[in-house]
Amino acid sequence: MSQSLHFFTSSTGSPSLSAFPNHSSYSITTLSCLRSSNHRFPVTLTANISIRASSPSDLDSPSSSQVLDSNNGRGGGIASSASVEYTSAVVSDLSSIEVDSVTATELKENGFRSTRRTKLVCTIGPATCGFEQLEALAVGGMNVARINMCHGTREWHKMVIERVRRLNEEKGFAVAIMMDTEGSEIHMGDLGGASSVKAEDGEIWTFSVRAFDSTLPERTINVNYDGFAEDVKVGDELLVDGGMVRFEVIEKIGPDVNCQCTDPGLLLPRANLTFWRDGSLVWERNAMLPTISSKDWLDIDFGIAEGVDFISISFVKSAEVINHLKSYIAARSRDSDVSLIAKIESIDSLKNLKEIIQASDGAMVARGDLGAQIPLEQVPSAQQKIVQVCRQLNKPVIVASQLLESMIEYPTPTRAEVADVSEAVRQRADALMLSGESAMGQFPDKALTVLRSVSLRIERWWREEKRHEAMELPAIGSSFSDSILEEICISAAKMANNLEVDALFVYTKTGHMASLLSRCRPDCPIFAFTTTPSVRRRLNLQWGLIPFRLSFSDDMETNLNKTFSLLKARNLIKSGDLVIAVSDMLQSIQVMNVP
Ligand SMILES: Nc1ncnc2c1ncn2[C@@H]1O[C@H](COP(=O)(O)OP(=O)(O)OP(=O)(O)O)[C@@H](O)[C@H]1O
Ligand SMILES: CC(=O)C(=O)O
Ligand SMILES: [K+]
Ligand SMILES: [Mg+2]
Repeated sequence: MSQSLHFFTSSTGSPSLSAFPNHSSYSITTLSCLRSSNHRFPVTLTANISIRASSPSDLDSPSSSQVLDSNNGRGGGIASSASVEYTSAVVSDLSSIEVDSVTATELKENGFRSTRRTKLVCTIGPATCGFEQLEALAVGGMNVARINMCHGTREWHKMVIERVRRLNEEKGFAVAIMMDTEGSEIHMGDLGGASSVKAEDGEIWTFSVRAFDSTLPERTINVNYDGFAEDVKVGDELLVDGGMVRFEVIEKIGPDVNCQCTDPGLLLPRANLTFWRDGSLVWERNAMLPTISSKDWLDIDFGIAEGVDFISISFVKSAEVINHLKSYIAARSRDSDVSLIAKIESIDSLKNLKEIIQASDGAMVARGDLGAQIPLEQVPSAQQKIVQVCRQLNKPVIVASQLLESMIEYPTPTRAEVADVSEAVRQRADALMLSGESAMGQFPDKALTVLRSVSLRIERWWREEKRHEAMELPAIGSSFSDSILEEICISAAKMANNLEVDALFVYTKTGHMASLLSRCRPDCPIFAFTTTPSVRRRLNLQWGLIPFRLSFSDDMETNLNKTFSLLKARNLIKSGDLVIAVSDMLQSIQVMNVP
């Protein structure tokens, strides 16, 4: 038995309701919103809401759905039970839907409600570049692996990319790869190979633009910016890594600048340098540095050739840089679908925030450098603003740097760090990022566990308290059909909350419709079905999405039946679960119980 509700509206007509027994309280905001939209086209919209009370008779058997899925050639193995079987190879007749085994286990063991919504990015470095170490991070919930082009060699980066790819292929994960450009900020050299050097109070250190052919003289630091000695003045304050160590400039001798340490601390290789005069950052000359340096262009070529999923651009100053890079990527590789993440870490990026985010595919609150460019006490409000703008413009946002800094050395976080992570989760950022904690810290897996458990706890608290925040989600699409998709997603998410459904299903080829649902931050998880592995990986950065790879047709009835049978065969859903389904092929919202 199937009960359907059809709405018909046109540029003049009002919606008509044909049948909706027993569910008169359903929220039907789609239609009223559509009616108030500016109709530029003579549109006839059919919104189809159907509620199925029992199973349809034509449900696919697992074998017939496998036939439907003949283009699946990948070997992503799905664990058939909760324990260690994620290492097992493909269960061939079940392989026509791909979801990572850790998520599958989580769904089976803990149910839909308790899946983690906040995504986790781990910076890969010497502490985590081994295959087993990468696998441990994936098992621990890493959604995106980040490689930072400031550090390591090209060969090293290539090796990490290959290992992550192998992990995905052999173990069924969909870990995305993000490459972070070096950018052309002023930074120190690599300390002649030392992993760190201590600067003590009162010591005199030389910062020099000279190229040293052999070993660095003692207490000498190489600086990458040729204009450095000209730009600084005696009396300036020199901040390493935004103030982790401080020096005062006491004399300039040609290319050498002698400085006295005023705040001791550890100098790390290639640490960022800023200089301050009369209490404010000297940044005019620094601003002349190109956002994308010649090395960055080579790295970007490398990233495109390696097929990375995201490129994050350091020290973005304007939307033009992003647009320029987008056209470069399009010209270079027609079918490249790399997404560009703008790192907000400079005064200019804050000034041009909206345009930059609008031009990009996502943003990162890069608090490390941001905190060296604006007073530290302004960083929290900047973070909140960036997260909010990203949400409104429907771009994923990552909160990064020093989330669990103390865990580089210690196995437990400070209370303050836990509070900071909680705040980012409470702001409903898409993703949290580990930097040194996972790249070179002593407890990368423990740090990831802290992010995971704090995320889960805060998300649950939010739902228990029913904190549906009233964030304005302005219309963002440029065409009327975009507006329809947005309104369908807003309505579907609202219905999902009101009806307390178990999951939202979205069938999306490009991933766009999934992101629109994620933007609404609904209470239930969003199962995002997409046809290509690269879209599936990129969806892994977005809040609340559980990306599945599945081939599907334009016929929603067939898609749903196929999905139900495949998911049921894996015990990922069960009869009676209530789901709401939308797709970017059909302007409809369907509400149904799994048969
Ligand atoms: N590939 C690598 N090889 C060696 N050390 C690394 C590597 N990646 C990161 N690290 C270490 O981890 C630390 C934190 O990493 P992170 O990516 O945050 O770098 P960062 O130097 O602070 O630059 P950014 O501002 O781009 O984040 C670095 O300072 C470095 O010591
Ligand atoms: C991540 C980064 O680049 C920063 O925090 O500065
Ligand atoms: K970087
Ligand atoms: Mg930075």
